[in-house]
Amino acid sequence: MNDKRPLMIALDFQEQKQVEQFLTYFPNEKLYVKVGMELFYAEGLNIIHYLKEQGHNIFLDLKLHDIPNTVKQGMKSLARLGVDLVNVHAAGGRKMMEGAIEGLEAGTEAGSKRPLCIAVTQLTSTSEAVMQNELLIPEKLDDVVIKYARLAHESGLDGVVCSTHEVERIGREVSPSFITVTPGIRMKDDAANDQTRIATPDLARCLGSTAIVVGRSITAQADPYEAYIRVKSSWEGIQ
Ligand SMILES: O=C(O)c1cc(=O)[nH]c(=O)n1[C@@H]1O[C@H](COP(=O)(O)O)[C@@H](O)[C@H]1O
Repeated sequence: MNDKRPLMIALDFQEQKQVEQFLTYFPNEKLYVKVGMELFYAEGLNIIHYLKEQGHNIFLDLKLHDIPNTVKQGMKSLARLGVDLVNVHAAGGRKMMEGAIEGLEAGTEAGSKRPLCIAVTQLTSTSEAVMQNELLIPEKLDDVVIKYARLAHESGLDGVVCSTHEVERIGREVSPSFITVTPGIRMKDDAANDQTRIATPDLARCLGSTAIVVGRSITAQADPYEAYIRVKSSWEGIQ
């Protein structure tokens, strides 16, 4: 990651017009933005080209999860977009994750760097009770996250998406250089909404997250720039 510990803003909007309006609050900032399924399914490749033209770094969050060959070929197509970061679900298994890397390498132009690829371990909206009772995984949640992270590491991925609460163990038990991207970030008084494993930016820094992903605590605020500065200050330890 060129910015060592990025603050990634989740552009969870329905259309490009809303993105353009949001970005008017940041006239002089080169941001690290995340495009997820809401925006990508609505706007497609145009939104990626637009954000690249503006000079922003892009995490294209489509969470691929399919048979190994489909993910490999899908990643080959995504590599051509020139985004910085993509992801898969670790639950797809070793062969699928290896396929993701093969696809990214095959689709990246000679001489260019392939996009980084990270695996979602357990969604930050998932609680241990839901994982055990609905996904029928009868283990402790952080043990599952560690096992998935180890599998992602062995499969050649660059890191994982996890909650801040699992970051320290991943550094100790998987690899200190494995990237940990942590969503579920809230300022102290913000509503959790659908997230369950949450933390403040300050705690994410203290626990060692490589990057935080922040959506509604910035995008749904009356003054997004002011909210961004508050989140950034907390993340960078400038109180
Ligand atoms: O892969 C992700 O980005 C992701 C994984 C995860 O476990 N939890 C999670 O919230 N996310 C994404 O991070 C963003 C969080 O948004 P807010 O809850 O509004 O901050 C959303 O765009 C989610 O899709």
